[in-house]
Amino acid sequence: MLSPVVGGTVRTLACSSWTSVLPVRFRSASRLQSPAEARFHSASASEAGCPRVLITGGLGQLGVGLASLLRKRFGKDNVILSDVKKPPSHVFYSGPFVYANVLDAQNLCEVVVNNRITWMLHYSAVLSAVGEANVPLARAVNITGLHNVLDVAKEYNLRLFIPSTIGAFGPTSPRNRTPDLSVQRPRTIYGVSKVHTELMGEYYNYRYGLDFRCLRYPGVISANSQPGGGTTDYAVQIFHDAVKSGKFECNLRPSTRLPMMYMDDCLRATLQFMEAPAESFSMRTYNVTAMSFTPEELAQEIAKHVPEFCITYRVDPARQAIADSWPTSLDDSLARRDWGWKHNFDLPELVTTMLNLHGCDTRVARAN
Ligand SMILES: NC(=O)c1ccc[n+]([C@@H]2O[C@H](COP(=O)([O-])OP(=O)(O)OC[C@H]3O[C@@H](n4cnc5c(N)ncnc54)[C@H](O)[C@@H]3O)[C@@H](O)[C@H]2O)c1
Ligand SMILES: C[C@@H](O)[C@H](N)C(=O)O
Repeated sequence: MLSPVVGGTVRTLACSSWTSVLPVRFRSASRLQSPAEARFHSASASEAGCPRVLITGGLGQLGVGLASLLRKRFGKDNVILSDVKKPPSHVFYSGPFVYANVLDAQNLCEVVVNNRITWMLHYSAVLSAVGEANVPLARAVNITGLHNVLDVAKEYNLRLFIPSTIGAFGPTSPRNRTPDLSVQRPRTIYGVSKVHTELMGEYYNYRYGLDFRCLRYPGVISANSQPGGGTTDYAVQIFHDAVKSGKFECNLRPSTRLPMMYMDDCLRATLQFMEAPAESFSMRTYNVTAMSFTPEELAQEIAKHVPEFCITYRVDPARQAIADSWPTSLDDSLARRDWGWKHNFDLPELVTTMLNLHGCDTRVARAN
């Protein structure tokens, strides 16, 4: 799914034009802070009371669910959803929504100032499969957009969360229980842009005290929202098709093992991490995960509920090559140790929940 973002009418800020769109006080060269000053700056950044939250790219697979969780926690009016797409009615009427294009720094500044934003959760991105099909778009949104977001967050002293991904690892990373710190040489523009995100965010934290926080998500599985063009999309689509037609054609090989997580766990991890005291962190970018499975194993679990379910395979070489370069499982023990991360959904709970949410009156559900 492509977004209408890099057409001729949308401004893409080159580095040289960045300062010209900012208020004059932005333009002075920033003084180098010592790490001690940076830590002080970071501590003073957390304001007392409820945060005022901006979610960029909020109409994708994850943003609407995230807004809903954060609104329950902080109040409807304190969480502003944004995107470059037009929101559907149920989203528009569920809470504040604004247009925000991460390629337009001036627009981002206005949204942050006008809404007194204190936390930004930056979800705009072009995912792995779409990124390989349109490298200039992915480079613009994932790298130029990131630079704008970082500078606005630094200027307005925001707490900044940006998700990274298993795609930030590559074929030379350890593939089994990949640790937080290991070789990262991804072979997709998506992965390259996410390694850049991790490093730039950590650098801004060290250099300027920006309260940057980052989780490497695995493939995320949701019932109420469609994925945006990634390699793990099959694990969402399979549930729709199993319930609708009882069959599914998978674009990855049956034995392709990837780390995955149910949406509720993913969003809960994000909120928990955002609220955790920075003092509990031993780093700023953590792996988080819940389970790992192959299409074959997922299909077997679905068949326990939908006995007539039939999976066939027509491999998409582009997606398969990406999947083959990613970890089969993640080691997230440091997230569990440092700030108490714990997942709730393993494969059986995921499948029961997804099928029930799709309105499937499954055998297991009936038995219970
Ligand atoms: N969904 C997953 O399985 C998964 C896994 C790991 C990491 N992540 C990360 O989580 C974040 C959200 O993922 P998602 O699945 O919701 O993505 P998505 O592709 O579904 O949504 C991305 C959103 O970004 C918006 N966007 C594109 N260009 C924009 C621009 N110039 N300005 C503002 N918005 C723009 C799109 O309109 C879209 O609504 C991304 O950073 C992604 O890398 C997602
Ligand atoms: C894994 C994640 O980053 C995304 N779902 C993708 O496949 O591109």
